[in-house]
Amino acid sequence: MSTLQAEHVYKVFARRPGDRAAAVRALERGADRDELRADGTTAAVIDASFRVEPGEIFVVMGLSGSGKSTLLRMLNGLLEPTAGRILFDGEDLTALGAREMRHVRSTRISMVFQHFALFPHRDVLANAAYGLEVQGVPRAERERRAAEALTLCGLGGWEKSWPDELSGGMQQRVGLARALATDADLLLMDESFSALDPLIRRDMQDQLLELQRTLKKTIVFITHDLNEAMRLGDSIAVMRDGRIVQQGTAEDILTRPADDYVASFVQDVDRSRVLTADAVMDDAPEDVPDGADGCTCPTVSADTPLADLCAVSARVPHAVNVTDAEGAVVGSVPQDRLVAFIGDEQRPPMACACAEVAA
Ligand SMILES: Nc1ncnc2c1ncn2[C@@H]1O[C@H](COP(=O)(O)OP(=O)(O)OP(=O)(O)O)[C@@H](O)[C@H]1O
Repeated sequence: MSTLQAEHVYKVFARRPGDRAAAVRALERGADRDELRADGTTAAVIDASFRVEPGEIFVVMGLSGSGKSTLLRMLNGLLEPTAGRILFDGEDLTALGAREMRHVRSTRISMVFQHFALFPHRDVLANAAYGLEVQGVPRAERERRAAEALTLCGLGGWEKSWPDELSGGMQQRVGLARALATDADLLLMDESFSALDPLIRRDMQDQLLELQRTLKKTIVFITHDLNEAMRLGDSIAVMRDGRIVQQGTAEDILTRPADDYVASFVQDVDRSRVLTADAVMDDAPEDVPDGADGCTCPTVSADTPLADLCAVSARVPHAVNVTDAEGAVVGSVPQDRLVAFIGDEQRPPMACACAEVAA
């Protein structure tokens, strides 16, 4: 169970070291990427700060060139920040020497890449055991742990197959098994599902969420796909031109975009699939019938997506109750609130003469 923290991290690419330090000072004063580019300097990551708690999936989302890969390469020590610190369980990774960093990388950090990176001439078991082999774990033990990881990833029985006998989705499961076999606490996933067909990709996302419920790794997941970010991320950082422009839950980003850029990004997201009852419910009001009144209407849980909540709401003649695991009512969702939320909750209610006619 590990915590990862970035504190005011910058990465500047420039020919001369003096130019990098000067660029950081200019960025601290508010300069942007374009101003520096004129001098042949690239500010790939600008003032990134965040904290990833144990068991959390932290998604870094942004378009091509926004700085995601550079940030990830600093998290695993392949690139040194120009300024700022990266702390892993309180230890400053940026202060480690090359040998110590290699040790941390091979024992405590696992990477899952976009293009599976499997060895074609090793069978599935040997591929899954590769990280342990690098660590020098004896053969019998690494094969046992690799087989366990393959089973976790739904590949029990495929140990003796060759990578080219597997579909893309299965190959990526081997990549995931290889990362899990090492028992590393921190999993860095770089566009790991981007090369997969949409349905397989969704399967892999489900599998990752399922595994995470029990394994509780600390995961940083890079993607350019907003829907993937929303499905996977406990917390999402949206990057633009090297900066994190917003950081929050899927709900924060959908309902309170930090600026016009984020707002335009999220406008096509299917809110009914991303937002859950938790986002719209009122605290349990007293006038909604519940079990104590003999009400047998269906209820939902706080994590029910709004799309499913709509289906329930259509069948219930009053607000839908939201219950916890013990069945206690923790809130309720009136139908008009639900409809407004799925549409656009920012719009004010309409004034219409028919209300006066009815009165
Ligand atoms: N070694 C390097 N030298 C100079 N500039 C670099 C280097 N690596 C990255 N950059 C620049 O830094 C910026 C951020 O690149 P980065 O690859 O981190 O973005 P990204 O969001 O991961 O994009 P993609 O999704 O296309 O990989 C880009 O302008 C890129 O050209």
